[in-house]
Amino acid sequence: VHMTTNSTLQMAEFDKEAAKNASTFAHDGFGNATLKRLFKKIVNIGFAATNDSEQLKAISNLEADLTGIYSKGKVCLESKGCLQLEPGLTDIITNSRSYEELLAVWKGWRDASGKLMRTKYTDFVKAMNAAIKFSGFNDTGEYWRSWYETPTFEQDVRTLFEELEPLYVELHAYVRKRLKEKYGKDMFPETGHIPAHLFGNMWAQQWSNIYDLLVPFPGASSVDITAKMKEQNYNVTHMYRVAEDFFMSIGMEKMTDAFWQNSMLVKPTDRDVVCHASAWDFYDENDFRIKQCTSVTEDQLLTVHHEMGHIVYFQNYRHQPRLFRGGANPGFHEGMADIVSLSFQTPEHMKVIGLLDEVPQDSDSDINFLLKMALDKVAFLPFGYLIDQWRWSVFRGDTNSSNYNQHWWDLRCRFQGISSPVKRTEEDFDPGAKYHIPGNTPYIRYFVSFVVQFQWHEALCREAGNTRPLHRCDIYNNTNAGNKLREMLRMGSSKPWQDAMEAITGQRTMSAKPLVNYFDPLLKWLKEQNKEENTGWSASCPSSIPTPSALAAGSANLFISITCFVLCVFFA
Ligand SMILES: CC(=O)N[C@@H](CC(=O)O)C(=O)NC[C@H](CC1(C(=O)N[C@@H](Cc2ccc(O)cc2)C(=O)O)CCCC1)C(=O)O
Ligand SMILES: [Zn+2]
Repeated sequence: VHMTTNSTLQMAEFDKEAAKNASTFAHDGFGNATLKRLFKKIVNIGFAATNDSEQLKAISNLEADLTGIYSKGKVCLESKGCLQLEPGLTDIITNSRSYEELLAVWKGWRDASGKLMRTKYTDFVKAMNAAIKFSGFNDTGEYWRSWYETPTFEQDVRTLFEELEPLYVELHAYVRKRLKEKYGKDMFPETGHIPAHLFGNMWAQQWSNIYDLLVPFPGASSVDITAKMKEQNYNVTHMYRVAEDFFMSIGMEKMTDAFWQNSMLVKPTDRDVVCHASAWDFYDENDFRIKQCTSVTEDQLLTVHHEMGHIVYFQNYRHQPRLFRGGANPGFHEGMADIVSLSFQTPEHMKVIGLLDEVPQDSDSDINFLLKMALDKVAFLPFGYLIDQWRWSVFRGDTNSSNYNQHWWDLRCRFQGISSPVKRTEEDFDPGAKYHIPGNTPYIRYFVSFVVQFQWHEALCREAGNTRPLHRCDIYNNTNAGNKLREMLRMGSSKPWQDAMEAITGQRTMSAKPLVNYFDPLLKWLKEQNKEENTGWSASCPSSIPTPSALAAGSANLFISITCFVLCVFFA
């Protein structure tokens, strides 16, 4: 089934329709709080409020152009021919341990994607800001933040980030030390930043692909799920059955027949599709779909659980009126998508599903496991935080086409402590190399998700009567935990997210504490490891890109050998 991307135009028409039929629900005698909420959602339908469908068409066309550039981008390498982002470039970034090869792919992708988007993106921002004015918002960023219904939202996420930064700084220092051992310390700037192309991920947003370079205790056990999956002849369908089994084990419904009929679970061979995984609700209480170019790896198995987590949320609020069929806020939808992975990845659960022979109990294996989790969940935090810091400042007009890239790297250097391995100018447009910018998908939802999923995990594990450390808790087969989760899911967006949070945790605020508690044993170990390190980095980017001596030496030797060759031949 070929699904068009959820273009702004389509969604806007959808929302207009929904607003009309929402009034039918209003007569069903909702309490006036709910009624008020319903009418607020009718008003707050974003771009759809503009009556100028030309404007909407322009926005939709620009979005299609930008995602078109992204999905057609390719890099040609003399060694491997021309490759697209998935699977070719991603495989190299994941598996190569050659500084130069990684650099060629990292720079090549940015030249083939973001660099070609700069002008269109400027028009895109202008068009969105013009349309959003009809809804009474000053700019698109203000509209996007309105979904969190919290006047102090920007400050709240800043405070959460600052509470989590010390943990990130320790992880960064340890990873920097190990990468210096691997690539040689003269490849690293004096400022303490880590070159952005060495993390096993095109955007340095999650680092678990270079776990093999970072293993704390190589002698102790670490699980290599991908190998085990291949060994056990996992196929794509089985991956979806395994995920469905997890959700059903905590009391959720099975996937509908329409799901199995209409989903696109593997990359089609006959046409180009946007391979970026996604989950779709067709709001008919039955037709739910996943679109994913699924391959048999651990990373993909986690993504399967993520996309199915969205589907389970769709299923649990399908009885709500259309305008309440959404996450309590977008971060809750992402938190629900990820929550199961905190149980699924534990050695305990790996043994239950036969992907691990025995559960290690020694503390070294525990540190190995916690480090691997931190390479996804802690490494991500500054990245999840900074994407919309950049975008909100663009929508506000504080950042424009004269300093798009400058501000992007200011944020990357300041918050992630990473720097570009090659010179960057305003000819480049590196934000465009990340899907969510041309795809126009807001991103702070993932930062919120990574905070709230640990709050929920802690609460659900307590509900399940878990006695193990939080990072070894597995809620599989526990319907008490499932019932508590479902209580929140069924609300959809019919109540403020604070009510939904209270339904699971008893609290009404976001808190970084459960995430910090989860990684506490690792933090102690990291501090020990970093005793001799200057942790942290300078707030601004390195002024010069280190020409690694190895590379410099290489070119010097080359120069000498050519000179000698010429002289020898000449005088021979
Ligand atoms: C119709 C529609 O748009 N539906 C929405 C869902 C909804 O709103 O109902 C949807 O399907 N969005 C797609 C998006 C895909 C992915 C993604 O973009 N992930 C982020 C960040 C991240 C990274 C690690 C992680 O563990 C969790 C998140 C990235 O890759 O940078 C890629 C694979 C994982 C999730 C998604 O599922 O969130
Ligand atoms: Zn998601």
